[in-house]
Amino acid sequence: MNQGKRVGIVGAGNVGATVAYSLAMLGSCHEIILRDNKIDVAKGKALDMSQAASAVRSHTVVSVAEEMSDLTNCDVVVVTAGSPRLPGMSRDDLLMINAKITKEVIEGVAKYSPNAIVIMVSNPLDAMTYVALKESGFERSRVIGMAGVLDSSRMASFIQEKLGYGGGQIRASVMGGHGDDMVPLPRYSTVAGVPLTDLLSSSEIDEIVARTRNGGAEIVSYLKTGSAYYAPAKSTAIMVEAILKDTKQIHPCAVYLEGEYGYSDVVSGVPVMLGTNGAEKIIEVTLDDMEKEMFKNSCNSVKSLIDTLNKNNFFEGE
Ligand SMILES: NC(=O)c1ccc[n+]([C@@H]2O[C@H](COP(=O)([O-])OP(=O)(O)OC[C@H]3O[C@@H](n4cnc5c(N)ncnc54)[C@H](O)[C@@H]3O)[C@@H](O)[C@H]2O)c1
Ligand SMILES: O=C(O)C[C@H](O)C(=O)O
Repeated sequence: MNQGKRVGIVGAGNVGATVAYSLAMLGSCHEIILRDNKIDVAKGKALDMSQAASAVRSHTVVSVAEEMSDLTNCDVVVVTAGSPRLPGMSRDDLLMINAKITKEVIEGVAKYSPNAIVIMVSNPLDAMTYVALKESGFERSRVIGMAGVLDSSRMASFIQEKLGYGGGQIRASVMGGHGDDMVPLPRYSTVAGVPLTDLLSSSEIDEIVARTRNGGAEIVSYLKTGSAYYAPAKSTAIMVEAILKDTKQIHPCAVYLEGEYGYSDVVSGVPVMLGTNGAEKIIEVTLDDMEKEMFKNSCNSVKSLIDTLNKNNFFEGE
C-alpha cells in the first residue's frame, strides 16, 4: 500500500538518521531520501541503512539528496536540521540559530516537494513549526510538530517505573508546548483504562509531572554532547506511518491554532487526527481551570519566542 511513497529527511544526524532507520526497518515507504550539509556522512549512513533494509528483506531504499533541489516530490518531509542543546541550555536558547536553518530548509521543501506534509522536529519545536508554516505558505494541516508523542511516551515510562507494573498498557497524555512548561495531564492518563489518579498519590503524580517536564534535560545531562534521539525518532516515525497509512488515529501534535482552546496565531501541542492530508482534525478536550492556566502559560511561552523572532525582523520581506 505504501509502494511509491517517498519520505525526505532533512538533517541526517542523531534524530534524522534514527527516524530513517526505523522507517527502513518497518518498510514504511518505498524510498527515504536523506539530506544533510555533511554529504559524505549522509551517504555513508544511507548505504549502511540500505544494507540493513536488505538484511530484513525490507523494500525500502535509502538514498541521498546532494542538494535541496534533489529532494523532490516527497509525500512527507521530516525536518531535524539544526543544533541540539548541551547541558545547561534550554531548548529556547536554540531559537535564532535553528530558525535561520529552518527558514533555509523550508524554502527548499516548499519549492521541490510542494505537496509534502512537513513534520518539524528541530527545537524549540513549537516556534520552529511556526517558522516552517509561515515560510512554506502551506495550509496549517500540512505543517505539524513532533513533541507530544514523545512527551506522552516519557510520561508513560515514568508511570510504569513508579508503579512497577502496567508496561504496554499505559496511555499518558501531555499537551501544550514542548518546553519547560509543557502540560502533562494525569486526569487524562490511564493504566489499562484505570485512571492514574486511582493508582498513585498526588505527590507521586507530581513527581511524574515534574520528571516529564524535565525529561529532555535529564537525558542531555547524561549524554553531554547532545540530546535524546531514540524516543524522539520513534515518535516521529509513528507520525510518519500514521500519515502514510492514513490511520486517522489521534496523536498529540504541535499545530497552528486558529481559535481552538481560545488561542490563535500560536503553535501548541493538542490531540490531532493524522491521515493522508496531515493534521486532518484538531480535537478539543475539556480542561479544568488549573489545566487551562497551565495551557495558557505554555502558549504564552511560545508566543514570547515568536515575539523575539518578530523583534529581530525574522519574517520581514515576506
Ligand atoms: N521535537 C523534539 O521532541 C525533539 C527531540 C529531539 C531532538 N530535537 C531537536 O532536533 C534537532 C536535531 O537533533 P539531533 O540530535 O539530530 O542533532 P544532530 O546534531 O545529531 O543532527 C543535526 C543535523 O542537522 C544537520 N544540518 C544543520 N544545518 C543543516 C542544513 N541547513 N541543511 C541540512 N542539514 C543541516 C547537521 O549537519 C546535523 O547532521 C535539534 O534541534 C534538537 O533539539 C527535537
Ligand atoms: O531536550 C532536548 O533538547 C531534545 C528534545 O526536545 C527532547 O525532549 O528530548
